[in-house]
Amino acid sequence: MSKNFDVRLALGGDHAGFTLKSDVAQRYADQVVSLVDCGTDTAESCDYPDFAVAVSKELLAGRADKGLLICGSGVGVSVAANKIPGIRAAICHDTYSARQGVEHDDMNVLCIGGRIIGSELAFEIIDAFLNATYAPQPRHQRRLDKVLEIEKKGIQA
Ligand SMILES: O=C(CO)[C@H](O)[C@H](O)[C@H](O)COP(=O)(O)O
Repeated sequence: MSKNFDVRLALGGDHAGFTLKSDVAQRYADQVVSLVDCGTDTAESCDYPDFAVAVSKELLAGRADKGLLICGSGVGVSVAANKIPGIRAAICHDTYSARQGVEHDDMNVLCIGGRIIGSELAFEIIDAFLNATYAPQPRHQRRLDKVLEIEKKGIQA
């Protein structure tokens, strides 16, 4: 069966993202090449960094192409995921950012706030993210190279 999106997706989030994550898992299970749900599996209070790490590990191990993280606002998971080398995560609550973040910045993890937007808008944003590919102009690659250099060397005050 042909898939709507040629993407292996890793999905995760905390209790505040649980309802939206469940909707997303149901919607995309048959639309992507593979979907790994890294939890949480209940609405019981838990800690967003655990799921940022779990989703990021799927990408870094080469088992997933893109990641999707959902917490209350999207802030916690994006802060945590961006601490992990190789991960470029951003909160997008509009389709333009979700597409351009991949095309210009090679964003590989989309972060959404389950307390901020409803499932229908989330689906449109996720569609834009999954459809986008990084096909950089030289200026975008130059900027990304600078980002990767910061990641590699760190910054001293
Ligand atoms: O959304 C968040 C921060 O803006 C966090 O990632 C958590 O989802 C949020 O803090 C959870 O809040 P709670 O009061 O513990 O339910």
